[in-house]
Amino acid sequence: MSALLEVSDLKRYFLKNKAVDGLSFSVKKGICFGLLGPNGAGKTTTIEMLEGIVKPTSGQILYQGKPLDKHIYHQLGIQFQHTALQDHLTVLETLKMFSAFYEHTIKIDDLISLCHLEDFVYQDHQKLSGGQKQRLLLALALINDPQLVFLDEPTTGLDPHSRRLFWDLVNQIKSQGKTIMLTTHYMDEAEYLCDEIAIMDKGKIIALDTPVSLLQQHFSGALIKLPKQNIDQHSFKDDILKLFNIQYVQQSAQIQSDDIQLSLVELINQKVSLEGLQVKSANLDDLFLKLTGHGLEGVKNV
Ligand SMILES: Nc1ncnc2c1ncn2[C@@H]1O[C@H](COP(=O)(O)OP(=O)(O)OP(=O)(O)O)[C@@H](O)[C@H]1O
Repeated sequence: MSALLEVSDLKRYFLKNKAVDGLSFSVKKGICFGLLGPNGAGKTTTIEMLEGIVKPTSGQILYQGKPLDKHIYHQLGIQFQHTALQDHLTVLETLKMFSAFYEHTIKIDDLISLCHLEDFVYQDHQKLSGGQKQRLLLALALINDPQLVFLDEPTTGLDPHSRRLFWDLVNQIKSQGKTIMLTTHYMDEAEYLCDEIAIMDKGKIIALDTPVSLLQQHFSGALIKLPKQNIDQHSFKDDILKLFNIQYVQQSAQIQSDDIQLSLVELINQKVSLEGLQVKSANLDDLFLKLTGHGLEGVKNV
């Protein structure tokens, strides 16, 4: 598969703030590539450089082997986190207005059906629910039949049902051969949608691969989770922490184990309470914590 987008040593500094600090990656045609990380990691600045909205401090971006120019921007589709739409227009009128901006467009009826807008096509766009609004914004991003579609945190604030609907829609668009560049701080979203991911933290990429490969590289076996207090209340807490190489994550104590049965027997032998015990496979949240030493949620609220 050929690379649609190639990025080398891309930087964007805002005075002393190294918002994006030397990113290199390529995005193959037809995949969903995810840029993940907590608030402030540099995701939006990165995609705004790829979209031509923000000028890089340095570095190179090639689209189909050529530097970005005005001609190429017409081939991109962008779903912004917030788009100011003209007031008092229905969904249909909004689609028609955006359609007039481009020479080559998808038929409006096809867009309505693809993005499931039928039920509210004559409704004022300001009266749409969060999920409906996101589907309209996606339709607007697809109006020029782009090869590469940027989705910047498209499901932030949506309820679980609307998120699922949106995910199905993204997969449908991908099955049409379009390439998708997604930013998110939801690791479950990335695991569900992305073929490849780059995890960003403080302006740098700290991991880059398929989700499955990344999890295989960093975890074997499974994670045993116990309430933190089970360890804190143990008379030999420090010995137990060292013996099992325990990592605290918010209110839980986590042990990575290649042999669950053996680890559980050892915990019982050491008289650690197993009340509230959970055994699970590692996911991208666990990976992020392992790589950075801090959880996504914790960072998000700083
Ligand atoms: N126009 C700007 N001027 C100054 N600093 C900026 C500007 N845009 C972004 N930054 C800073 O760059 C850093 C990265 O911000 P960015 O919005 O790219 O992160 P993000 O990962 O997209 O976060 P979020 O998930 O909140 O959108 C932050 O420290 C932010 O304050």
